[in-house]
Amino acid sequence: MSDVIRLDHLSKSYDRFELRDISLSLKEGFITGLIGPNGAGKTSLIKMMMGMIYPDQGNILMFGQNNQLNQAAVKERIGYVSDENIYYENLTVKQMKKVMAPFYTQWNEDTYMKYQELFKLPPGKKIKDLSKGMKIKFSLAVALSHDADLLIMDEPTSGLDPIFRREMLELLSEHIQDEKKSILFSTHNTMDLDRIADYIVFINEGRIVFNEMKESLSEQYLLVKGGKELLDRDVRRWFVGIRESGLGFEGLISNRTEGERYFRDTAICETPTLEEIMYFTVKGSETHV
Ligand SMILES: Nc1ncnc2c1ncn2[C@@H]1O[C@H](COP(=O)(O)OP(=O)(O)OP(=O)(O)O)[C@@H](O)[C@H]1O
Repeated sequence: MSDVIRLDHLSKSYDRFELRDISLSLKEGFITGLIGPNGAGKTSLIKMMMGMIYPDQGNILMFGQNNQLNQAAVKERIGYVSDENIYYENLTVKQMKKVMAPFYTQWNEDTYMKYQELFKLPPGKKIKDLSKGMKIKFSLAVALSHDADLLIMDEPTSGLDPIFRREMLELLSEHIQDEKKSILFSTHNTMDLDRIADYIVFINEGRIVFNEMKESLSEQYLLVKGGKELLDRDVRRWFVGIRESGLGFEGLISNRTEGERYFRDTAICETPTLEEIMYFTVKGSETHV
């Protein structure tokens, strides 16, 4: 199985932020969710993959090709969905589609028309007059109409109502059925990932915390709830993050087997949700600085 995306030791510095030594590879045929708190670096990373910003160091291979040297060929195979405006505001939906279609050799007008109808896109409306959700739908219709091998989406579900959000997730699941298509999408909504993601990449403060199969996270992490008397200095060190309240505590351990062995008889041991893994990891990194 080949890598659709391969990042090797990427770094990028801004005044007050740094993406540090990011190495990552995504296999063909899967849905990967990119999660992390506000300002973690998700959009910066996505823009680097898209060739919209340049890394200070490191290599980016998309479909095995350097994304700068082979920009046109690479972009043709990617469907990009973002809530940033990448279209001409004063054109109508129909005009904008006409501008975009010739860029793609695999453009399929019938497919586009199918999505235009399904998403109830108003062809005569100007881009600037579309709601946030409509813009996302338009981006998605375009992305799905040129037979893209990889969909890269930056928070695609954030402006969508719950009904369409669910429909969109189903559509994405269908899209990768042929096992040749892949999807990477960033989101703050971990429920979206619980529904459809195969892999989760978690990024915090510009670093990758993990890139794991969703299923294996529940084998790896343990949520422990118990009385504070269980926490001495050594025991605290095992926790990725702890929240204390009154007499009790709740904390995340990254070695499930060890955690269960120690806390089995004295505390409640549960499988954490993705949201809990995120919460305690971020909380832990704040208290360890
Ligand atoms: N052009 C820039 N110049 C300076 N700082 C920047 C620039 N672009 C991004 N940053 C900073 O880099 C950090 C990461 O931003 P980024 O948008 O990649 O995060 P994010 O994980 O997508 O956040 P969110 O979930 O809030 O969208 C932020 O602190 C942001 O202010």
